[in-house]
Amino acid sequence: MALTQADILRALELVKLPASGQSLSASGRVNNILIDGGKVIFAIGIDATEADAMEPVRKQAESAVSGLPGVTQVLVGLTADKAPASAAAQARQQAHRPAPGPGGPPPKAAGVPGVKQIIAVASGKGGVGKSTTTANLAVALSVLGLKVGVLDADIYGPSVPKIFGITGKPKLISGRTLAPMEAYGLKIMSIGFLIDEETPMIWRGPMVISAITQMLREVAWGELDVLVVDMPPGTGDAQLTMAQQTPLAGAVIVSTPQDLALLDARRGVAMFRKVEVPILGVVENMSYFICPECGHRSDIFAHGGARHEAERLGVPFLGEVPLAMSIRETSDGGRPIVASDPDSAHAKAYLAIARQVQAGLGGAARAAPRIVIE
Ligand SMILES: Nc1ncnc2c1ncn2[C@@H]1O[C@H](COP(=O)(O)OP(=O)(O)OP(=O)(O)O)[C@@H](O)[C@H]1O
Repeated sequence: MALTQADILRALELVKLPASGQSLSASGRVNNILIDGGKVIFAIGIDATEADAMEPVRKQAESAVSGLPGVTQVLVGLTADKAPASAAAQARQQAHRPAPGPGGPPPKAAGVPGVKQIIAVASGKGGVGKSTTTANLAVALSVLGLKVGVLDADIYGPSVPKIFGITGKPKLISGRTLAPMEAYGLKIMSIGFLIDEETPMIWRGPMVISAITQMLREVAWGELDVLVVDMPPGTGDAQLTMAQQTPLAGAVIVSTPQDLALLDARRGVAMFRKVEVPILGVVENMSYFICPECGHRSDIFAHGGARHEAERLGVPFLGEVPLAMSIRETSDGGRPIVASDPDSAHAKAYLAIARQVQAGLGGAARAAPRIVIE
């Protein structure tokens, strides 16, 4: 017989909340139960300060539902519905975020232990070079001396493993904890490792909430100065939820110079503002064309549009990257240009962008001082 939501809630009666002893089903915290054949996905609503205390509850909920006949896979995410209660936590957030808009501050996600700052690289639409920018920005931040991780959360086309030339799957270290993959000194994890290629697109939106929680909390990231998240393109519900569920210190918006892309970039800025994530700036990708034969430069898309748009929106302009064969070839060939040709003009463009991002993040993303013994 097909599984129903009532079956799931019955199984969750056995899971008790640590503070009150109340059953999870009776607590009203179980949300968004999705059942797809034998796959079950749902979220447990928590206060952002409860993330650690509720982790055992999440695990118990997963094993309780796994035990039901017909269940083949269970994904349970903790989602923070309320801002942290402590005055200190609130004061910390106020110091780093713009003033809340009407209706009070939106919910905040809990931080990831060991990871100092998480930044999103986003675009209002697909195909503008967001993943290429993510990869090169991440390598550039590491060249600047930071410990960097990359989390590929692009549910619609996870391309980070390909850009870094990664094959294989991450290894399970213990329990549910995965070891991140590594390339060019970066720790790397992709949603492509967690979601089957056959998973229908319509399921990816809801699944992403659990998957992002899993990738943030069940990957042994170790100590990182910055974790760069390659977001799914667009500004729909999945993107908004992800921006809200990830404890982001800031967002970088990638756009091409065409008017339509800029309109989408504007929507991207608006989306992050809505969830009170500071905009670190806008990158203009495929800004102008460099002929690989003669080196001649052509402004085929009326270059400069993103700079004007950034000024109009009152956000920093981080820099421009040309449409160049060498960027495409290195990116598609698993060797991002900042790593494979660090002295090239294009690598320097990414390094300049990375310096601005680092400056925008402030003190927490500073590299550890280099000790020189003379
Ligand atoms: N500056 C550039 N010059 C030349 N080619 C580029 C540049 N930036 C990206 N590309 C190429 O454009 C294609 C799309 O880039 P990428 O995958 O980074 O975009 P994306 O915005 O992440 O796409 P999607 O939304 O589909 O995930 C790739 O083949 C990539 O190599």
